[in-house]
Order: sequence, then C-alpha cells, then structure tokens
Amino acid sequence: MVEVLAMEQVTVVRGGSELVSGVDWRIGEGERWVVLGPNGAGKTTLLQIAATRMHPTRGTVSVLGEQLGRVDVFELRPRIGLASGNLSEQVSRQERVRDVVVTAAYGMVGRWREQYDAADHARASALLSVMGVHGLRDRRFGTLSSGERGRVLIARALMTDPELLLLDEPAAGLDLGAREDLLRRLSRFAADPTAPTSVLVTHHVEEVPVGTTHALLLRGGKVVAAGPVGEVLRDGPLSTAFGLPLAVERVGQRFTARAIG
Ligand SMILES: Nc1ncnc2c1ncn2[C@@H]1O[C@H](COP(=O)(O)OP(=O)(O)OP(=O)(O)O)[C@@H](O)[C@H]1O
Repeated sequence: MVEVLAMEQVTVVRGGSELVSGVDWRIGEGERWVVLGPNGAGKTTLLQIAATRMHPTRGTVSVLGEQLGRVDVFELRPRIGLASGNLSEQVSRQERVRDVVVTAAYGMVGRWREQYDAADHARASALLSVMGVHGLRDRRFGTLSSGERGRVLIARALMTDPELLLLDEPAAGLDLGAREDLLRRLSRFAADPTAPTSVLVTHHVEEVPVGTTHALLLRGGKVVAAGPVGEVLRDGPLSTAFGLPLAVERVGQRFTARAIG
C-alpha cells in the first residue's frame, strides 16, 4: 500500500498540556477518511500536522512519503489541499472570489502577481462550477455567506491538483439544503478514482459523505478507534468518543446518531 500519511506516536504539547497524545494513524492512497470527535478532541491539531502547518513535539510524521523535519514544507504544501475556517480568516475580504481560487496555484493568500495563465483561470473557473459557486466568481470574498466561503475554499484547495485533500469541518454552519448539496458534491469526489486521498473533520456522523472508506475517532487527544468506516462508526466506539451512550444507525449509505437511555 502506498502511504499518503503516516503518524507514529505523535504527541503535541502546548502550554504544558498535550493536545494530542501518542497518535498512530496511517492513510493509504485513495482512501477517504473522516475524523470525528467532540470539541477539543484534537481533530484540528491532527489536520494541521497532516497539512505540515504544525510539527509534533514527539513522534514522527510522513506526508506523501516525506518525513516532516527532513523536507522543505514549502515544496510539500502545493501537493496538499487544505480548506479550513482558519484559512478563511486569512483571506482578505476585498479579494475577488476568482482570485482567492487562482492564487492557490502559487501557494499564497492575496493576489499580487499581475499575470496568471489562461489555464489557471480556466481551472479555477471549472472548480468553482464543481463546487456550485461559479456565479459568485466576481464577488468580493467578504460579501459571501459562511457556507459560500467554505465552498470557495474547497475549490481553492483543489486548485493545485493535490494528492491529499484536507477539509476541516466543511459543513459547519450550513443550512440543511446547503449541507446536503455539499455532501452530494463530496460524495462525487469520493466516487471519483482520480480524486485525491482525503480527510474530512466533523463533529457529526450525519456529515459523513457517502463513499467514505475509513474513520478515526478521537477523545481527549487520543485515538478511540481507527479503521474501516463500518467498523468504527458503531455504538460502542462512538459512545466512548463522545462520552455518552449513543445509538448509530446506518440509513442507506449515510449515518445518524442519537443519545439513548
Ligand atoms: N496553543 C495552544 N495552547 C494550549 N492549548 C491549545 C492550544 N491550541 C489548542 N489547544 C487545545 O488543544 C485541544 C485540541 O484542540 P483542537 O482544535 O485540535 O480540537 P478539535 O477537536 O479540533 O476541537 P473543535 O471540535 O472544538 O474544533 C483543545 O482543548 C484546545 O483548547
């Protein structure tokens, strides 16, 4: 198996506390992962490490075959697509939507080059269509709703044709229709063999896209369970992760969960 991500005994210490502790996690090429866990479980921390934006205090991390600490992360980052709320805050409110996407080709936030290739613009345009926000291409980023911003940032994350796609809570704050629309688009990615290996962070099993192959459950910075989605998204592991008795149901290829007792 070609490994896209390998974490071994990863621990991150900040301000004297462990954000994540002793995490082992391996992702193979073509796999579609979700990371689930309650607030503060360490999901974003692990995603930031996978994105090479954070380094572990202890343990080893390899991303796309390169070990962190031994590789120039600026060479690695174009191979990784990241969409997160954090990034949304870094984008200038004045930036045009099409520029938010096209500038990813050069790995920066904020447009400063005078010229981009016609091919870059065509690709950005196509990705905005894929995400259902092509009509917003001339708007300023700051005028978009949070759901619209999220879609634009996914288009941006795909701009460099990454080998690993990392999505941090892409459905957060979406209304029901927008969430379902986004999930349908993400399911299309999952079904596309040419789409990159992916990791999606969420709090809700209802937000697990059809086609997800694996799940990682976290609680208190530690792995509760990791493996094929059908084995991990079950009553026992999910109840442990969220700290209350939960019943998980699989409805078709989607999941729902509710508290019991
Ligand atoms: N710089 C820091 N110093 C101390 N603690 C931190 C720091 N950054 C994050 N933490 C803590 O680490 C824990 C894990 O944070 P992280 O953002 O990874 O969790 P999460 O699972 O993504 O949470 P959420 O679902 O709320 O977004 C949290 O308890 C957070 O308060």
